[in-house]
Amino acid sequence: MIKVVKFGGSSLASAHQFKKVGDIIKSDKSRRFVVPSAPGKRNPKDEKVTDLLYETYDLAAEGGAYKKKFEKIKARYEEIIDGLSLNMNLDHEFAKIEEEFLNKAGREYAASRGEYLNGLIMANYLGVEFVDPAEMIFFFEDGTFDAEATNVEVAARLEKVSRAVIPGFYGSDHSGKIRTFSRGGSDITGSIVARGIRADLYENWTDVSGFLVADPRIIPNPEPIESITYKELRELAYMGASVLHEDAIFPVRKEGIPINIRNTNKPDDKGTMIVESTCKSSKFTITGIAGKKGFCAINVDKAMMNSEVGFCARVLNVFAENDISIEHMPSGIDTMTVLVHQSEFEEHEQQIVSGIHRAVAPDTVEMESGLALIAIVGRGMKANRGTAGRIFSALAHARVNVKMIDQGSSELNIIVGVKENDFETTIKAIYDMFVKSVS
Ligand SMILES: Nc1ncnc2c1ncn2[C@@H]1O[C@H](COP(=O)(O)OP(=O)(O)O)[C@@H](O)[C@H]1O
Ligand SMILES: N[C@@H](CC(=O)OP(=O)(O)O)C(=O)O
Repeated sequence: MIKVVKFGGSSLASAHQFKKVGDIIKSDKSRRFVVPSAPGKRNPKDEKVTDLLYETYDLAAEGGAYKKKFEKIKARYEEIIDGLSLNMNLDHEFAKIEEEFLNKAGREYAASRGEYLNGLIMANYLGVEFVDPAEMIFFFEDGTFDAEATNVEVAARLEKVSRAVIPGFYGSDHSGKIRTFSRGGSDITGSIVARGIRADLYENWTDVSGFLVADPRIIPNPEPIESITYKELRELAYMGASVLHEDAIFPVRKEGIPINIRNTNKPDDKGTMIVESTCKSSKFTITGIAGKKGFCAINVDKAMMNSEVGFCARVLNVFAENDISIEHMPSGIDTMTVLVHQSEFEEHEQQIVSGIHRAVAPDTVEMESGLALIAIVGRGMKANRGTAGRIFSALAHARVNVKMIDQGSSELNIIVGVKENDFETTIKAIYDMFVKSVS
């Protein structure tokens, strides 16, 4: 049995947390490959080391006063080293990092040092080999991940290694430059290592006892999810359930390796199993709810648009030409709506409106900003009739005005669009209807 264990920033925020992690690793010999994140928040008001690194680098690269922030980062690591009574010193590493910052080595290099330094400490603490992911996790020059070259290299590099610490979040491109995944990307590193060594299990340790039906910051003490499929998880993670990066399932899915989400602060809790498929039905009709704010709807109206061949394609092409990705596209006979991320869209809005006019000569183009999208996800929805009706009824009861509803043909998820100030009320109403009222 071989397990890959990834510990998130919340599990490694202090020496106290490191000790818990050490105990977890030592309590099971099969936990052979350890993927640490950078130190996270010690309390809700604290700063993540990754954020401090980005800020410090930006200051240093602009010629600003960066030293104070740099010292803050150093102090975070010194606190951990001293608290664990380790015989090690990172002065040399920090001198090199400072030099690289001043040489403008790049924001990705800067951010990666959080995991790199934590990896050095973890390897020293556990007395195992440190393997730098820059040697085996590869990116293309455009920053996208090179999955196949990585898999070959990870398998070869780790083949004869019995135990190792491999920092999360980064790798290098083929010219040797350090590159990172998007935020939360240490989850992806854990999955890559699990695939490469063909692990039996990928344990992802965080500060909650698994995936919960809804975000605990919105619903107090939500029900835990015992098992969830890769597909359900991807929908929820993409829509804001931040407990696991939405791309973390791809590497393990290739080998059918399950992921177990566990709580470093409650190591005896079983957590959530994320699997390819399961014959276990979920406890409720829905498996989970997640949502995001910050969307904008662009409504394009034209009488008889349904009889114009290629109408939608021409509208979508305008978004593509402006490099804007589309989230959803509900439509009617004379109207189509395109939902986009407001932050990406804002800068291009006028080019897009004029582009749509040129492309399809619409009667009107209108916009509505400040929207939230909420995904209700569950493999059980297929077998239960009337789920959409129950959602409508719950929201009508809570006096929420539904702006749009979109059900994928897989019947795995239903997306509801509401005004941002109805976001929390919507999640609570759906949770109460499908979970609270039946548990
Ligand atoms: N559905 C959910 N289930 C569990 N946690 C969730 C959910 N949605 C959001 N979260 C949040 O995700 C956090 C864990 O993710 P993250 O902060 O990235 O942890 P880590 O630092 O361990 O990587 C939890 O503390 C919780 O606030
Ligand atoms: N440290 C990086 C990568 C990461 O995955 O962190 P965490 O495991 O704390 O979410 C970040 O903050 O984005």
